[in-house]
Amino acid sequence: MEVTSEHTSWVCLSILLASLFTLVRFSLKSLRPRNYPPGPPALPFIGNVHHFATSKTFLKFAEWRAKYGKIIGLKTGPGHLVVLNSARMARDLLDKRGSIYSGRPKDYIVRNHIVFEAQHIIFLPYDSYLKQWRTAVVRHLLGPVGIEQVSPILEATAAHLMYRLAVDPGQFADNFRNWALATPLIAICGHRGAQKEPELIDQFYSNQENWLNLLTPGVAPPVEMFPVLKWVPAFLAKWKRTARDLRRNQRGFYEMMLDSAKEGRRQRKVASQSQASFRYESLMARMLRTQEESGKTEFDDCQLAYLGGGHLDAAVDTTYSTALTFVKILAARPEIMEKAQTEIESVCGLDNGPPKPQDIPKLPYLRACYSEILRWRPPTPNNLPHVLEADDTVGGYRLIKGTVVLQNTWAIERDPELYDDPDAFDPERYLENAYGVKPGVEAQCRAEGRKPNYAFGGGRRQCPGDVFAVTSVLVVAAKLVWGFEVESRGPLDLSVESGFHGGGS
Ligand code: HEM
Repeated sequence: MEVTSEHTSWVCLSILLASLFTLVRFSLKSLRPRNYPPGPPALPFIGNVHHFATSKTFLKFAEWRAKYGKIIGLKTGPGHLVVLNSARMARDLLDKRGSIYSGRPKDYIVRNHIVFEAQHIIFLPYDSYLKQWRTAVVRHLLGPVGIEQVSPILEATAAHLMYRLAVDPGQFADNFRNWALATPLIAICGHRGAQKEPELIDQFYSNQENWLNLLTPGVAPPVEMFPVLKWVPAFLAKWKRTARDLRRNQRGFYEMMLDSAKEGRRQRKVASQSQASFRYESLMARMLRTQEESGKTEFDDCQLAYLGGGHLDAAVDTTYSTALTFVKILAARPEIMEKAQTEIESVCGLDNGPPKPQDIPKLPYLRACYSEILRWRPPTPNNLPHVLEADDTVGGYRLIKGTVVLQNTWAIERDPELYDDPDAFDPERYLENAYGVKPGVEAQCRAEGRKPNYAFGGGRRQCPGDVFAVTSVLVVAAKLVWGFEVESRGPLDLSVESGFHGGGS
């Protein structure tokens, strides 16, 4: 067949029209739809993405609350993003309509470059597998029985941290980092390396950093918005090489956890009856034993490895951030340190040895400090994203299936109608009432079903590790206050912009 210049022109014209059509369609999709919650104007193609060019988006979202209200609608290119800036909105959508607000974004980089076919718990859709693992983990580790069994481990790692702080107080941040990893690592798989193997600690935290950079909007490559980036070859796209290395390292770490659990299981089998009941049985070892005993494989090796690894990922940075804020506050506010010391001395005495996990319920002031830390500096101020799985209507606004929903914990915990001087760190507010709110609004909060704290998210994806977290952080705080004077050598940066580990920093 002869190719004439007329043919060539038609082909070129068709390509041009198709490209134009795609561009116009993409550009229209990036604009705000009708009946969408109020929000800042969106630009063609990118929507509101230019507003995310900061790692602390929650501050921007909180600022917009005054202008746009309790629910804000944003565009991420063609995607929809809705921010809930009030507790009532969070309760009405995430809690009450949990059956449709509990999905997770299908992140392209996670699915196609990091996790592949494996099931990382944080990114799982809301389905029967999610319910299955949540039930198993609550039964074996994060429910009341598991917490009681893991208590000696929480105490032992806290005691080890105190020893490290006594030996090397200058390295307090590193010592806290190691503790934040060691505690859940032993609880989840029985591996004790995080107390003595620096390479293991570095490997874990470097995985976390790469993971965060590939996921945080504004920092991650915008492949969802510009799908053409998916086809850029790896040698030109650094993110692809980072993702490949992360996948290998992360998988290796999770498999190491599984091997450790299997080894723990093997050692328990060969130990005598009395030795076996004395040894701590980790979450993964317990799950392996239950499967062996029942003869039913509920989770295969890959699922088990990612289940353990996913829990570790969820536990470490959040706990570290909380503990670090605790130390900073004790150093910055000697009167708080003094009050906590007086309370501990009156409850535990000075001659009975350091406080233990069972003393925690008797320390209301220290527990009030913990609640205030989570309110004042929530480790994940935007929560983790939930995805709406069916079209919905909220207060006359239309939200379509696939909308990503963020709970702005930062704004919720700073609601000026509820909190006196919301930016001040004031643990006493939690001694007044369980919500930490002004005296006049407590009854209203109770009637509305407000939660004492929003730092653990909401609905059916709410953090299952809250009791583990409170116990492990408070055992450390109690021992620290009992045994040390926490003082700062120089001025402390407590600002949210640069002095806050968390919130994407
Ligand atoms: C102070 C410490 C902690 C804070 C502030 C925290 C906060 C959170 C938040 C905000 C979420 C997302 C909830 C949502 O999507 O609505 C979450 C999820 C999760 N957290 Fe925590 N967390 C902490 C400690 C822990 C610990 C110690 C563990 C386990 C030992 C843990 C395990 C998990 C898991 C497995 C998820 C995923 C739940 C799901 O996707 O269904 N967390 N956490």
